[in-house]
Parts: sequence; structure tokens; C-alpha cells
Amino acid sequence: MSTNVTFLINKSEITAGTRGASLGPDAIMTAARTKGSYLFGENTLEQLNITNAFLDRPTKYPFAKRIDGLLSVYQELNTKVADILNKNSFPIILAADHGSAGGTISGIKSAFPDKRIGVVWIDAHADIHTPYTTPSGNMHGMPLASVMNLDNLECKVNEVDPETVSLWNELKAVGGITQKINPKDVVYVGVRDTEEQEEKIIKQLGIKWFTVDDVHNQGITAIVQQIEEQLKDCDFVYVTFDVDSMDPELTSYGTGTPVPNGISPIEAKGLLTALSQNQKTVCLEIVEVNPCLDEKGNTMAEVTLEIVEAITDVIKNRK
Ligand SMILES: NC(=[NH2+])NCCC[C@H](N)C(=O)O
Repeated sequence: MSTNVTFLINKSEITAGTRGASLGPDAIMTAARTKGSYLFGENTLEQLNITNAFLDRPTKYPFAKRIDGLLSVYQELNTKVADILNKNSFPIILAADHGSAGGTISGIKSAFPDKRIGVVWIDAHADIHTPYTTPSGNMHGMPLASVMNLDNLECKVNEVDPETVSLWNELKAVGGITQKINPKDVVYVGVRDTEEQEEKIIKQLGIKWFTVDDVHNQGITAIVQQIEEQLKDCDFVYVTFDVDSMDPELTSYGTGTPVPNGISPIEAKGLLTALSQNQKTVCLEIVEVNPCLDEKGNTMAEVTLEIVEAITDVIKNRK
């Protein structure tokens, strides 16, 4: 028996600060067509509603930009991801920006409310801000805090209005369970661009963090072993891959918030294929390809496609 894969395309790019990530999933599909790959025709493909019209009017929430739109994205993802999992299919989400990852996690938790879910967060950024601590107001910096039910008031720098607070609390409650993830069940890989408010809470919560140097020095096998050890008490694992975890010099600047000195595309592929082999892994997400910013044509999407092809192959051949 092989595992069935469902690609879920989410083109809402309302949580990043730069424009164009909504074209990321299409850029990956274009890379596939150029290459003559039928990856997206051979597997089930579903689309989420697009909320990008929120970008065409001002947002009312400076410390949680377009949180009203993101709430509907979370709600839809919560239902869709749970549905795919309940049909025994494996969701691979190709999303525009990272802000929606909290909606994906809500969907996993809704499908398995009594199970403990681990998260592998492969990214240049920690994405653990809250409206109280954000330097930018961009919601793609907050998904992890939303699923761990964090406010981080200790590091508060923003005076947040009551309407934003109420939307933030609604966002955290999507799916009915407010704390979906235990901080001990989160592992960072490649994170290297954080703010002080984030560093404080990461330390306080004791979140496991593998740096780019750890990946270079210890190698993929050792890192994956330690990730699995850290998540050994989890029933299921969600892996999310922000392409800005990779070194822009070895890929391209085709992503909204590139950061120098990342992991290599070979390391990324090794990491993701190894994590896909883990039977506990039930959902993968790939985010932040932005072809509008790509100085090398469609390179970021091409590099990403190779990784998507490799993980799909591993998952489909899983027993
Ligand atoms: N997934 C990402 N690209 N996140 C970027 C976040 C950048 C910064 N920490 C912020 O909150 O604005």
C-alpha cells in the first residue's frame, strides 16, 4: 500500500511585508511544467480561497496587519487540513507566506485532538512574535506564538488596541483547542534572524534550536536523530519549510525576507527527505517562494520543486 498525497495550494499572501509570494505556488508549478514533470497532475490538488483583496485596502490593525483576513485563512485551513487527514491522505501545503502555518497546525490538531503534535520549524526566522512584541506588524512573524497560546507580555513593546486583542484571541482559539502545541515539542532548524523579544521567550520556554552551523558541522543524520529524540513523545509531527532557511547565495533572493548564511539546498533536501521518512510525519508545508524578487529567473521555485519532488516520492512510497 502506498500513501496518497494531496497538494493544498494557499495563495493568500496577506501576512508578509513584501508583495509577490502569492505567485510562489504557481512559480513552483511553472518550474514543474518547464521540466516536464507531471507531479501536480498525478496527485490530488486542492486550492484554498484567496484573501489577497485585503491588500487592496488599509488594515485597521497596525500590530497585526490583516489579522481579520488571516482568521478566515486559519478557519479554512483548519477544516481543509483536517478533512485531508481524515481521508487518510497526506497534505503537502504549498503556501505563499508563513503566516498561515498556524492554520495548518490547527487542522492537524482538529484531526487528532487527543494526540501530541510535534513541530519542526525550518526557517531563518523564529516566527514567535505576538501583536504585543512584533517589530513589523506582519503576521508571518507570529504563527508559532498563535498555536502555543503565547502573548509574551513580559517583552511587550506595543500598545495593542482591544479589537486586535480580541481577533488575536480568536485566532489562537481556531479549532477549539487554544494550546495546540507544547513548547517542548517544537524544534527550530536554521533560525538566524531573531529579535530580542523572541530570543527571550525561546530561552524561557527551552525550545530546541539547531543553528546553521549545527547542520553544517554535525550533518543531516545526526540532526535528524536529535530531532526525533526531542519529539519522541509526540504522536505526530508537522514539518514546515520556509525557503529563506536556505542560503540566498546558493539559491536566490526570491523570497520576502532573505537572510545570509543559511543551509544549502542539498542540506535542505536531505533534512526534508529524512524527516518525511519518519512515519510520525503527517503533514508538510513549503512557504515563501517569491518569484517577483528572484534575480535569477525562477531559480528559487526550481530549487524548491526539486525538494517537493523528493519528499513526495518518499511519502508516496511510505508503507
Ligand atoms: N516567515 C518569515 N519570513 N518571517 C519573517 C519575520 C521577520 C520579523 N521577525 C518580523 O516579525 O517582522
